[in-house]
Formats: sequence, structure tokens, C-alpha cells
Amino acid sequence: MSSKPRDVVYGGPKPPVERFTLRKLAAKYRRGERITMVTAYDYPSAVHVDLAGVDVCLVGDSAAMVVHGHDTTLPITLEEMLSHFRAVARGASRPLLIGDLPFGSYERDPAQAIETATRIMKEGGMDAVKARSLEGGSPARVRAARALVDAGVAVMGHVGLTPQSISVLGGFRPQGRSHDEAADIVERALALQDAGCFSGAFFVLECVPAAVAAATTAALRVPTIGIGAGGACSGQVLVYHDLLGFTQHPHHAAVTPKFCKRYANVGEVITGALAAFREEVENGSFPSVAFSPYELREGDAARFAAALRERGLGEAATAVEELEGGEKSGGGAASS
Ligand SMILES: Nc1nc(=O)c2c([nH]1)NC[C@@H]1CN(c3ccc(C(=O)N[C@@H](CCC(=O)O)C(=O)O)cc3)CN21
Ligand SMILES: CC(C)C(=O)C(=O)O
Ligand SMILES: [Mg+2]
Repeated sequence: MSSKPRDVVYGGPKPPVERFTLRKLAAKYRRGERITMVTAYDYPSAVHVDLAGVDVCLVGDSAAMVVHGHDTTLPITLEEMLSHFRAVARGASRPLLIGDLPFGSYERDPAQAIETATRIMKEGGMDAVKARSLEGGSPARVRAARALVDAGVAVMGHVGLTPQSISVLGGFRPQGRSHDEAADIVERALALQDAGCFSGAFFVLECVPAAVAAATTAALRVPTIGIGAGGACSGQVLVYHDLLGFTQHPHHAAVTPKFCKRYANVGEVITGALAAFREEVENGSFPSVAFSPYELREGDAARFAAALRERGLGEAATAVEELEGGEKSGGGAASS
């Protein structure tokens, strides 16, 4: 339990590590090795993703759902995302850090996109940004993406299901299931890549048939990271809470997509531990002596008791004497 030394010294010095850069990512892709990406939203989740050796850490706007309890990703603000970015940047040293541009923070024009993206990098400490608006081969989209790259911002595209479009799509539904929609997804990805916007960058492919993901991956010269998109992508991403099984809460259960594999049941571990704490406090077994580390100075207990008695606080004095003289077991202390 808590006598075990911690694996991670929170806030403590960290050994120098080499960041997994976009160049390294591109090299891994060229070697044909699969790329791993997991979301994180705060300091501890970022430390976990880092320690597990995951290549890329996405601070996703899924935070709106899995951290803030909203039904969609739309309500989260740039200020809220910046707080998540900063916390993750403090915790993850090696992974490449990608920040989602939140809904409403970049769509108006390229200037707004640059303003938001540069804040995400300067104030949030991210290495790159991702946005669903960068999907689509329309001239406006390509302009926005190119403007970002010109401003020195690495951008990650997001095609297939783009949850920020839920209002238009009508739900979190798989995309590209008809042949023309499927071809459209490949076209959009290609248009942006060929505009030169994604040299060294890459795409998220979300909720599309495996064949559409395979076609897109084969058509592009940059990596694709799939989520609910089958096994033919250059890499895979899952949401931290889904992967870890935080999801037995009714809210989480309702928004956990069926493509998510649970690698642990952390939610059960957490509720089990919290219930054990509650039980031990209620039955008085916590805190035991082992977890009551602070003591009066040698000989001061008697003086303390005497001082209390002098002030007419006899019961308080007895409490001191019982504890200091007697068994000192945590259990007996909760008398009144
Ligand atoms: N916890 C969590 N995991 C995610 O992967 C995730 C989020 N949240 N929030 C942002 C988006 C939203 N995502 C989702 C959410 C639900 C489905 C889902 O259940 N789709 C159903 C269809 C539902 C419908 O038709 O309305 C499916 O069968 O695929 C898919 C992707 C993926 N992202
Ligand atoms: C699901 C991933 C790709 C995402 O965009 C998010 O977590 O917000
Ligand atoms: Mg997102």
C-alpha cells in the first residue's frame, strides 16, 4: 500500500528524455512500424501515457465528455482546453503532444485558426494541433490548413466521423459506408496532403469501414491513426478512459463506442478502493498508528494535559492521556 515507494515522483526531477518528434514519427511510419496514440487530459494521465512508451499523446476535446461529463465535445472552451494542455505538457516528456482545436475556436477564418493554434503551442505547450475543420478539400479548408503550416504550426487532419460536426451528422455514426462517401473520404485526405499541408504530419481516421481506412492509408504518403477504423491504419488511438475501463459509470457507459477495447477495469479498482476507505473510516480502522505519524514532543503530553486541566478542559486532558498512555491504536480514538 502506501509504504511502497512511488514509481513516479510527482513534480520531482525527471531524467532527460528525447521527445518523439514528427521526424521520428515519420521515420517510424517509413519503417512500417505501427504508431501508438492515447489521449490524456491531466498530469497523472500524461505520466501514465509517457511511462507506457506510447508515441503520441492527444489532448482531445473528448475531455468535454470523459472529464467534464458533457454529452458531446462541443461545449468545451479554449480556456478549458488550455488548462488540460498545460497539465499534460508537465506530465508527458517523451510523447509527441497534439492538442485538439475546440469547436468554435478556429472555423471563422485562417487568422482565428492561427491565433488559437499558436496559443495552444505557446501557452499549452503542444507540439501540433488537430482539427476536423482541416478535413475536406474545399479551397477554404486548404487555405486554413496552409495558413497554419505557414505560421509554423504542424497540423493533424481528422476525417471520417468528426464529432464536432455532430449537429450536422445527427449522431456519432460511422462515416463512409456508401461507395461515394467512401471515395469522398479518400479524396479529402488526398486534397489536403497534396496541398502540401501535411508534410510530416498525419491523419486521424475515425469510425469508417476498415476498407475505407485501408484505401486512405494506401493512398497517402503520411501516417493514418485509426479509431474504429480497422487494422490497416499506420497506427491506432484510443481514449484513455475507454482503454482503461473507467466506463462503468452510467454516463461513460452511454458514450463508450463499441470499437473500444478495455485493457483494464480501472473504474472497478477505483470504486473498490474508495468503498474500502469509507468502510475503514466508518469502522475506525483508518487511520491506524502507522498512518498517524505526528507526535507531541517528548514529555509534552503531560504538560499539555495539565494546561488543559488548568483551563477547566478536563475531558480534553483525558483524551490526551488516553491516547499517549494507552494503546495508541487509531481505532479507539473516535469516542465522541
Ligand atoms: N469516451 C469516448 N470515446 C471516444 O472514442 C470518443 C469520445 N468519448 N468522444 C468523442 C468521440 C465521439 N466518439 C464516438 C462516440 C460514440 C460512437 C458510437 O457509439 N457509435 C455508434 C453509433 C451510434 C449512433 O448511431 O448514434 C456505432 O455503432 O458506432 C462512436 C464514436 C469517439 N470519440
Ligand atoms: C477520439 C480522438 C481521435 C479525439 O479526437 C479526441 O479524443 O478528442
Ligand atoms: Mg477530438
